[in-house]
Amino acid sequence: MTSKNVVILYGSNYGFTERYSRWIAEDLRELETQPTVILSPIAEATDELIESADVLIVGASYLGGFLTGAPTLRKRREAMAKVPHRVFFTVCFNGLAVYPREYLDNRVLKSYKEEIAGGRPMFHFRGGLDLSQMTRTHKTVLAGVRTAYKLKPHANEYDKQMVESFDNGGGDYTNREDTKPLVATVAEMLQK
Ligand SMILES: Cc1cc2nc3c(=O)[nH]c(=O)nc-3n(C[C@H](O)[C@H](O)[C@H](O)COP(=O)(O)O)c2cc1C
Repeated sequence: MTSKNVVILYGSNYGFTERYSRWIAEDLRELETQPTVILSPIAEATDELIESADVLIVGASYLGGFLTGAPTLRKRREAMAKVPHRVFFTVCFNGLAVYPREYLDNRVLKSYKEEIAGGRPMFHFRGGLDLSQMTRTHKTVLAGVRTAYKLKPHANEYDKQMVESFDNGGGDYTNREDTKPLVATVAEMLQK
């Protein structure tokens, strides 16, 4: 049996989504079907690379309503449409701990359009903050968010985690275990 190709494209500013992509790649390479797994930042993806995939996985971090790299990847819709299996994931500070699944699913649908993402499996993971790497603009935005959360009369656990992470130079809520359902979904696709 010839091995199938999985292409993982990621949009990541500070490495959290890239880390999830690497974890997923490692687990997929361990599967009995032994797929060839290629990782690439969205910015470096070509139509040829996308079209070579039996399964395309697109991961992107969520920053204030937008998915990292989505405008770039949207231009490759025709190539994406040729891939039989497509899977999407997002990474953000709050993840499903705070956002309803439907909300994050909709961010994906809006970003890549219904024809590409509609009815496709979607997963949502928690990331973190790393202030040592962060651009001045991003820090300024988050400083505003931090102040707003700090002033909230009933801050929840996740609001507090955000404030703490900001004040401590960072915080990491990534969890490799959370990728297992995605890996299982792709494993099934590779059997077909
Ligand atoms: C400017 C900015 C805005 C953000 N907005 C949100 C947000 O609205 N909701 C959220 O849960 N996380 C938000 N985050 C947190 C990121 O989603 C989180 O840092 C993520 O792990 C980044 O992943 P990446 O390094 O792969 O880009 C924001 C981060 C930055 C820097």
